[in-house]
Amino acid sequence: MADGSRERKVRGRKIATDREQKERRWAKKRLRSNGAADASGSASSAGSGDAGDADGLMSPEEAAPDPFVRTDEIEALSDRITGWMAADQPVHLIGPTGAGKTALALAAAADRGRPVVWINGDEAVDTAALVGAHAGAERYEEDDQYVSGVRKHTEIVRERWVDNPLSVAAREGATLVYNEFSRSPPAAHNVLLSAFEEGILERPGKRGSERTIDVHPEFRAVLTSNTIEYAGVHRPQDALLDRTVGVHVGFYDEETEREIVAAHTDLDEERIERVVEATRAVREELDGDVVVGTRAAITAARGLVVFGSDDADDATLADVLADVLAPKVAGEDDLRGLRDRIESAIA
Ligand SMILES: Nc1ncnc2c1ncn2[C@@H]1O[C@H](COP(=O)(O)OP(=O)(O)OP(=O)(O)O)[C@@H](O)[C@H]1O
Repeated sequence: MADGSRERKVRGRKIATDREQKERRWAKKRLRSNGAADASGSASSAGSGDAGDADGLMSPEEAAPDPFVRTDEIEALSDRITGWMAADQPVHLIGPTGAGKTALALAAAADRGRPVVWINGDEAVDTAALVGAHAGAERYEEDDQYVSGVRKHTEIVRERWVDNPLSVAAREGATLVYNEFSRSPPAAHNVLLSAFEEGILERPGKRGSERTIDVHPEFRAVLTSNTIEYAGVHRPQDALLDRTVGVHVGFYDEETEREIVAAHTDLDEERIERVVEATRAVREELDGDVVVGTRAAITAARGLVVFGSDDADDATLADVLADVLAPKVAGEDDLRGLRDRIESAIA
């Protein structure tokens, strides 16, 4: 097994080992959750009624994926995304599972140098999950001294409102990264329409002048969706698609996939070349019956670190790739068929 503390280099840059990367990600998350706790604490003690406003706001450094490989192909895509954001257009990244949409969206968002807010699409996401909701009652006391010797003591109870990611991003001029947005029911996204087009965000649940937010001029959004899900269960409303530009992300070229795998594992160059070549051959052979993303290549490489002999023979490689792709097939017969197709692809 490879030495986890060894220094590796990609395109001349030292990259961290898997363990170092994990530790850095963990530290970033800790920082974020501590920051959110502090922010909500100070907001409520100030009695703003908007406790938890800063929840979910990440600095560009925190949001930037680590590691993030930038080959010419990735730079070109990234430039398109940041270019459209500069033109004040919400961007919709569409592509197959494990192709690199999330990493690209976060990197482009971080490149803007503005705070980033993240939300994951889900069946349970509704308008409140995007804009915010009342979260119980808040009680505080006021003491006023009107004239010398006359005091008035008032106990005030009011509903506590918590802004959710879209409101936070719209108010702070952050970049909203809405991952797998097409997993959420389309009706939840009606609030995005006027936020994108008219610069006004409605917060149903709030009353009076607080019902709407004037969207910060630096607010931007990057939405990602999976090619299959996008065409499937929750087809987003045309009105929303009409307000975005689409950037299709396919699987990267071989050199890019090699560099990505190298950035995530401690495998030597020769076996990285072999695992990427095999993954690409299997991808072609399976032709969409089972989606084989760059994530599969990374996982297979991690498998080879543990199970592989020095030269990564075909049988071990086939075993590893079969395990990596096995969760995507249903029964014994499918699994046998998968294994046969993997073997013939990498032979
Ligand atoms: N440019 C890159 N540099 C380093 N790692 C990358 C890069 N692009 C993708 N990856 C890695 O490849 C894997 C898949 O990428 P990612 O999660 O972004 O794909 P995705 O298309 O969003 O997948 P899904 O549809 O499953 O969410 C992840 O482990 C990610 O860290």
